[in-house]
Amino acid sequence: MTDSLPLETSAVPAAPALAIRGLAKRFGEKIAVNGISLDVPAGSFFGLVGPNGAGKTTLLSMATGLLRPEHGQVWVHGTDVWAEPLKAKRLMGVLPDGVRLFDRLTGEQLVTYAGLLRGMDRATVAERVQDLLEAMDLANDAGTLVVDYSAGMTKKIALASALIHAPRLLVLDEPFEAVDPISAANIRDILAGYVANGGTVIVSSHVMDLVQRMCDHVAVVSGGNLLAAGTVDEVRGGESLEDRFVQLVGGRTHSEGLPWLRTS
Ligand SMILES: Nc1ncnc2c1ncn2[C@@H]1O[C@H](COP(=O)(O)OP(=O)(O)OP(=O)(O)O)[C@@H](O)[C@H]1O
Repeated sequence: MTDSLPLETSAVPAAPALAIRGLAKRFGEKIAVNGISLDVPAGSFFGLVGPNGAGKTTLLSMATGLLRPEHGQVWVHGTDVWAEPLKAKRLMGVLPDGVRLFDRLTGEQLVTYAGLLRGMDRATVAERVQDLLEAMDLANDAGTLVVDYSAGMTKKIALASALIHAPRLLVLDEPFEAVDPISAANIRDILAGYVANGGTVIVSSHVMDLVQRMCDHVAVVSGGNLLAAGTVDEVRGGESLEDRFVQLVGGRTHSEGLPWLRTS
């Protein structure tokens, strides 16, 4: 008989919801993402912030299997996104920035289609579609073509499509852009409930106040580099996230503005 070692399963750390190692991408001469490594803990509400052109969309596109990285690897709950894309994508719901939707479908058809594409049965899809349309305040516009939706309505129907299969990780690029405050509050409630029940959310945003209130973790990127990452309290270090962001990123202009724009 051999001695067996006690299995210390509790000591094995859970895989992060998203593990990024050395992701890099250039567009011509432009380095959009310069070798970023980052862990998004499972069960976190994670904000990704950075100025315009920082590389947020490029990073999230590579992390979710939409854009092939030049270098680096990414795992979703331990599954390599680029080696096992189907398995990884089953775990994720993605709201990409600026990707065309099938906008000749009605809102209801689009979300239904997203559910059926995920292999869900029709009865469950039908039930969840109604729940999602209600939650997004789109029930009255269910029969309208998505091409005729406003920017905010389009954002909401795309978010509903990302949620229908109840993924373990949600990656949302600018989910609140163009969304009215009531819908934004409803969406925040849905996301907070999702995190409270064990899901993980990553949101990119320019709205520091929103990230400070809503997220428990944050990463700051600028010029394709990761400048800071950790809990929101660690990163802001006693200041507001907005002040800390401006310190980290720099770039505030102290000029008198545009002299030619004065009207008096
Ligand atoms: N398809 C592309 N072709 C050429 N350059 C690109 C392309 N996509 C992004 N870039 C460049 O890569 C850099 C990072 O862009 P990205 O869209 O990732 O930034 P972002 O942080 O999401 O910006 P924003 O907050 O303005 O949406 C920018 O300089 C941008 O011009």
